[in-house]
Amino acid sequence: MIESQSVTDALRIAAERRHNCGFFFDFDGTLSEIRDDPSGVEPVAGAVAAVAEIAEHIRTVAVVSGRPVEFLRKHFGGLPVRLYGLYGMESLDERGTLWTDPEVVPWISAVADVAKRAVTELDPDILVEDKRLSVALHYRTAPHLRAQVERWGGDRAAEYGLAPLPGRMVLELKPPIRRDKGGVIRSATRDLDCVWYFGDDLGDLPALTALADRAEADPGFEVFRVGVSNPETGDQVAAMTDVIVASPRDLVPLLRKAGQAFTPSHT
Ligand SMILES: O=P(O)(O)OC[C@H]1O[C@H](O[C@H]2O[C@H](CO)[C@@H](O)[C@H](O)[C@H]2O)[C@H](O)[C@@H](O)[C@@H]1O
Repeated sequence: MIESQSVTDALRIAAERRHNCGFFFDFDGTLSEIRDDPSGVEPVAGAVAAVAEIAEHIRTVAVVSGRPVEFLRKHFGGLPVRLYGLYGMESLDERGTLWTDPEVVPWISAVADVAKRAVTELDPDILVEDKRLSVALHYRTAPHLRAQVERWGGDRAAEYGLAPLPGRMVLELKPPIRRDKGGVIRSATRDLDCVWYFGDDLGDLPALTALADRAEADPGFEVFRVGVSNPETGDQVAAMTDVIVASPRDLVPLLRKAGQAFTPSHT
């Protein structure tokens, strides 16, 4: 458990402002350990319970992920937690209303085509994750194939008009619409005056940037950013966070502490 004055101070402020505070979580590499096979990934032990406890006491809790909402719902469905999937191309609010950005619909057939071609044209060691509104080309188990993924992905992006999005040992191809975690954070935090963000990956940078911009423009806005350490994203994420935890497992004690700090007997 990280013990630092900045965490203690930020928790105290969040507890004071809990009725106007939001906690936003990335999923892979933050609430779950990185695994070779994305389909078998589960949140780390204790993470969902800790998130649920926090959600009982503060205004907004959300998971903001590159995963589809359908995947996130398996773990967080039924909790008062908003789910933003596919970098904000779809979302599920606390009442269970599913929204898909209508701008992505015309791109579904292009994504399906690219996903099908990826399976036949790329080396079989590259794992193709078809997420319907985007496709992820994973080279985690075959890092030497990164150049092939980047070349093929770049060519298909140009051919179909899709946008390439690099991540941890993965290249995603998605519709070229203006949706990313930064846009999610800008709109979901508009009415909040206290926000915590937890992330580990390149896809989290727009969210961290949006929060830095808001903090600069609004001195009354309290932001606290927690990074999860990894050897793959260099120092870009670390440079934009206030504290770093060593792994998703090490995040759980901090989340439990937050849950305790928010319970009324504590505040
Ligand atoms: O925004 P996130 O919740 O972090 O999702 C980003 C991508 O995460 C997944 O890929 C990553 O995790 C996999 C499972 O541990 C790992 O095998 C892969 O190398 C990582 O890049 C997911 O599969 C993608 O669809 C998400 O976009």
